[in-house]
Amino acid sequence: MFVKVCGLRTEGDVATAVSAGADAVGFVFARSPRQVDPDLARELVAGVPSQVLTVGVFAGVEAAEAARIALDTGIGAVQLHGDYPPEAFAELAGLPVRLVRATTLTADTDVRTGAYGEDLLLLDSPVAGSGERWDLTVLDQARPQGQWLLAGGLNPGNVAGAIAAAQPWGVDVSSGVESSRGVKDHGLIREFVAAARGATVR
Ligand SMILES: O=C(O)c1ccccc1N[C@@H]1O[C@H](COP(=O)(O)O)[C@@H](O)[C@H]1O
Repeated sequence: MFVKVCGLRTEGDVATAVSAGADAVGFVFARSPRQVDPDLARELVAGVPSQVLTVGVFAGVEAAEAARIALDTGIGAVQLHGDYPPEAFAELAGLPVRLVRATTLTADTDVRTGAYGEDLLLLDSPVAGSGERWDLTVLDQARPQGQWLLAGGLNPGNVAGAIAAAQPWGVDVSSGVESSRGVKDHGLIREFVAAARGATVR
């Protein structure tokens, strides 16, 4: 089970997620209480071991701007969050960054990972980063294929059940490991990673 912990803003957040065993850590460049600027992101990314994927989260900016920030900060993956068309991903093809297509699951969603040229598909709740869960039974109609992450309202107490229900390749969390909006709780980060790792995968 691949585990991403998102919305990190301090060296302590990063050190905790890495020592807990996270596979990926996320830095939010989109407008959010978790937003980091490129200078802070560059410092935080420098402290992440190479085996842990660093992900920049973008929404509402041109793909080219996201790519510029990723290259400037040393981030390893660009997560385009929202209704980015295939052309946005095509624009970033060939850059030394992995691509994450983050979207809400609707009847029109192409649930094949790689359909837009991305490396990872991320299925999230309609309001990104809100901590709201979404109806996982929708997955009965549209079963994602390939490497995909489940996000949206996960926390240490519900992640094992969500994994059992949705059978994702990985999980992603932000709100569920916070003591208040935008402030990470290090104990919850550790609990989340342990719970996700201990979950049953078919
Ligand atoms: O975290 C944010 O503030 C955010 C803002 C804009 C786009 C995406 C954002 N976060 C993503 O939301 C999920 C986590 O959701 P939750 O808080 O656990 O419900 C994750 O994919 C983040 O990258």
